[in-house]
Amino acid sequence: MATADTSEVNRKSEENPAAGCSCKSNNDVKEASTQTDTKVQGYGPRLSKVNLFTLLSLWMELFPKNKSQLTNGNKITQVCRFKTRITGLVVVQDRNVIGLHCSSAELHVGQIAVVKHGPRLKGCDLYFSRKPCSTCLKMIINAGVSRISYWPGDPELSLLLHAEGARGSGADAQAVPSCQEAALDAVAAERLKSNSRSHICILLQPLASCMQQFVEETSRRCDFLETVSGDDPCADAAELFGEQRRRSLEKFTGVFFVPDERRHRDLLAKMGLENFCMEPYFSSLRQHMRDLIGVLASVASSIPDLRQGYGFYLKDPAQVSRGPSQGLSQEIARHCIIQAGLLAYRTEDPKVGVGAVIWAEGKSGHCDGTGNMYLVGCGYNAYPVGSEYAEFPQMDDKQQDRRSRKYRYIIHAEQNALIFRSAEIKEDENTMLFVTKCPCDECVPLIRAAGIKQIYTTDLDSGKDKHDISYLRFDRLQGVQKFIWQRNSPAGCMSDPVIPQSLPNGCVQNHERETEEDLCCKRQRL
Ligand SMILES: O=c1ccn([C@H]2C[C@H](O)[C@@H](COP(=O)(O)OP(=O)(O)OP(=O)(O)O)O2)c(=O)[nH]1
Repeated sequence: MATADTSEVNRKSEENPAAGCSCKSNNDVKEASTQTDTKVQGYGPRLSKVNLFTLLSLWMELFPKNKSQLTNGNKITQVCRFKTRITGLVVVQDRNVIGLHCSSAELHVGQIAVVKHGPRLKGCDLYFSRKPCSTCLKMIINAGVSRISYWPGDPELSLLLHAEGARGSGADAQAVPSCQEAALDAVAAERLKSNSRSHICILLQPLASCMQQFVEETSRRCDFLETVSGDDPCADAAELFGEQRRRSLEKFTGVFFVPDERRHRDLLAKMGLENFCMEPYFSSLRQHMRDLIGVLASVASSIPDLRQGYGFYLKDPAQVSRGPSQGLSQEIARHCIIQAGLLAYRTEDPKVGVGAVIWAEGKSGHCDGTGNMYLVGCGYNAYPVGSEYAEFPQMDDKQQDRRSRKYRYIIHAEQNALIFRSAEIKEDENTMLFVTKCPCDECVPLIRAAGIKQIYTTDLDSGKDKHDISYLRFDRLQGVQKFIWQRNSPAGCMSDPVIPQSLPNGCVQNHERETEEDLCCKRQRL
């Protein structure tokens, strides 16, 4: 669809979030209308699917990279002949996420999608964290994708960086040809877009005014931060969260936002988004971008980074010898649990959102920016698909009448991740579940039977029995390695944690996924 349609769609979506999705079914209308409703008292607002997928694409752009993928110190790869920004991608089929990817040292993320999904891309919706270059666009259009949405910042083939280089002192010999290439690519991408049957557009939906505050408050009170306060009553979890959020916000704004309005307008015009350059569309677009970046910062801050001395460590260190030889690096484990944290904001539970993501380590196929890891499935706790609002009981265990309680109706996050998984769980691979709440007694046997080898979670609820839902079996679960978010030293020695290279199994290894942050942290400690 042509760009003119895109701005029209976006304008409509500001009036009615359903319009931006070009969705017609009742389900779609129901979903879109809950985007901005706070519903009844006690309910929080939900993220729309469109915003969730957009946020996941941004987050995937930040998937921890190994050293060879961090050239030039600014997360720019040398994919093809020209400087390219790492890009995140979410592949959605029938409204379910079937792929989470990011550019690798060798391939653009659009190319990775073609390699990984091939003909399965037909009819899919793709959410990119940057406008894909023409090399990728021509292939994914030809694959017959239904919709391509991208974040309206600097595109994959960076127009900002090249412009900067060209204006600079000439230190970068590649800058001028790259600048011309980037401009040519933008023109080609536009031509492809206007002749494409795929709908290529910006799918940002305005957040409810209370959404930012809701995400901030619930993130601050999550199980992960409660563990910190539980360990040390003097620890100020709110302050820790505030500090983490400030840092995340600064970092994400630097990566995803274009602070200079003139340059942002210029960039939008080059990407064929002239309609967004006009007021009031330009200001509201920037506000939506800022709001979503704020949500991402809050969710990411709900799991403090390793500097705080916490990470995912084996509950029972004796399990090291009984499971897959190594746990993931702390950075990747944290990244995946934050993916689950984002999914939790699609919950239909009036009180508690839970998100779950299942990843596997494949035996081959290292072309993705996620290394050999591939997505198996993801989910959040919700009532059966297609159920109408308030069709099922919603009360919790404090309600005397047990018939009014929600527990027999809500499908748990892990259950949905298994039900809607897009890949099989293979016996000979390490399949890992990341879930934001301790698995309950209903889920524990499912997880084990499904062949999950490792669980990354919090055990704050472990041992609780609320009658309609209990958490007694998790502790007894055998045959699955349990990596619990906890202080890295059992002795509580936070002043000297073995942070940057520590693996969740408690081993210390010189693993290759050491990043800038790790190195910086290490330097600070020397
Ligand atoms: O493994 C699990 C466990 C629970 N849930 C979801 C199901 C339900 O939607 C919610 C129940 O959470 P909780 O046990 O906290 O019950 P509550 O009654 O909502 O909260 P409270 O702790 O105040 O009793 O969490 C999952 O998705 N996966």
